[in-house]
Amino acid sequence: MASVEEIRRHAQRPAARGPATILAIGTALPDNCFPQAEFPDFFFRATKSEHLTQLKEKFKLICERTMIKKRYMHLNEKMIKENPNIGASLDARQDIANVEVPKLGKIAAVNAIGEWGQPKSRITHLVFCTTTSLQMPGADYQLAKILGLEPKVKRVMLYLQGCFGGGTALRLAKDLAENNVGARVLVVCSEIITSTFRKPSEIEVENLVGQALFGDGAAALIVGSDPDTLIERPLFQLISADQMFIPDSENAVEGHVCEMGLVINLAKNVPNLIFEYIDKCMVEAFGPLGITDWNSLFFIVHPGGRAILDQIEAKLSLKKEKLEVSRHVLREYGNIVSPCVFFVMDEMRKKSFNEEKATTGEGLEWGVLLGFGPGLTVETVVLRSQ
Ligand SMILES: CC(=O)CC(=O)SCCNC(=O)CCNC(=O)[C@H](O)C(C)(C)COP(=O)(O)OP(=O)(O)OC[C@H]1O[C@@H](n2cnc3c(N)ncnc32)[C@H](O)[C@@H]1OP(=O)(O)O
Repeated sequence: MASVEEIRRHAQRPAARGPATILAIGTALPDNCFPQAEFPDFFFRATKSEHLTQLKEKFKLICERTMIKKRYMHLNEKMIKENPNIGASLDARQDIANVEVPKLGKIAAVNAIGEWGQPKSRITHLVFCTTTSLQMPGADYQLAKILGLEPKVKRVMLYLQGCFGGGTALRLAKDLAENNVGARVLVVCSEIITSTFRKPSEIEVENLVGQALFGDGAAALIVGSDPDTLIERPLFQLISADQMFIPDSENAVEGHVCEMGLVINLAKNVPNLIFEYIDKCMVEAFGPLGITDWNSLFFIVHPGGRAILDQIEAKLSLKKEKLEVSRHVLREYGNIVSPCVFFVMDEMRKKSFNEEKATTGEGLEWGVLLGFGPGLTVETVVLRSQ
């Protein structure tokens, strides 16, 4: 009989040599696009709330202040007309999300695998993250099936992480890639925010902020260590990944799955809480590298809302251009929850390429990915651009 050590040696891969590296990025959006300027009319008309004129004026103001230009959503007016109860039925909205979340994730995954250029049979692990589809087997299984991944692909499903989920998925992919030689991890974050859609109400004004911010989208990455540079193109190395929660802030971003859907409460002080703690996260992440000049870094920041980006910029004394890519993603897509940071990453490497910068991170070597969400939780990933 083989010894335990021999079985372990056979069953468990040894650690890789180099740091985990992002080897490809793919994104996907639903076809249906809402210009933000037209969204208040759509929202109040579709929910038969036109009589709430003052509330609509407030919603218009919030929409304007977001600085969002447009958002993509699977839900459209025709679907609401055909199913007028949609904003009140969790069943109807979960039925949509459970199908559309893996479907949109698949498009992003196909785009990432296409860029990577390797057969999908080389994918050893799948990390799937969603806040908006809840089912068993989960969206990880659905995706593995529709994408045609190997049945033995090792899956991890991350549910209900909210907007920091992209950072969490990346942290997990880093550990998987670095501890299993030859591993290629497919990370997919996909959100169809239909379950948060519900009627405006004068006694629940904070709901309006979410209705003005959130959009649908999916992103996928291939992560692996020790890339073969003859056939793989490294984009960003993952040097370290940390998570922390801001003490006593669990009421700031809350989500509850209940009969009226996924109800997300956003407190007014979210931007201020992030303002108070962001430098602590940065000092902890970059202390070991001896980096203290934040303007020497590139920034891939979750654009949770315009005020959050304003507060980070102020607290870290960043030059205007540092958060421009995050602001661009907020303007073009809104807050698309877990994949949002990867839209920023994708935009950054494309912009760097188009502007003929020396690296994928605006010509700089070091950068940071920051994700925020319920907890308040902050994910801080130190990146080295290639
Ligand atoms: C889901 C996840 O897991 C992770 C996430 O990303 S969660 C999303 C995190 N994002 C946020 O929390 C939003 C951050 N906030 C913002 O970006 C901005 O405050 C905003 C765009 C919403 C508004 O911009 P602003 O410059 O603050 O405009 P301001 O004029 O002060 O506010 C407009 C109105 O909205 C109200 N408002 C703003 N935030 C509010 C909130 N969280 N709840 C209720 N009302 C709010 C204000 O009180 C104001 O109404 P009154 O004039 O009646 O007082």
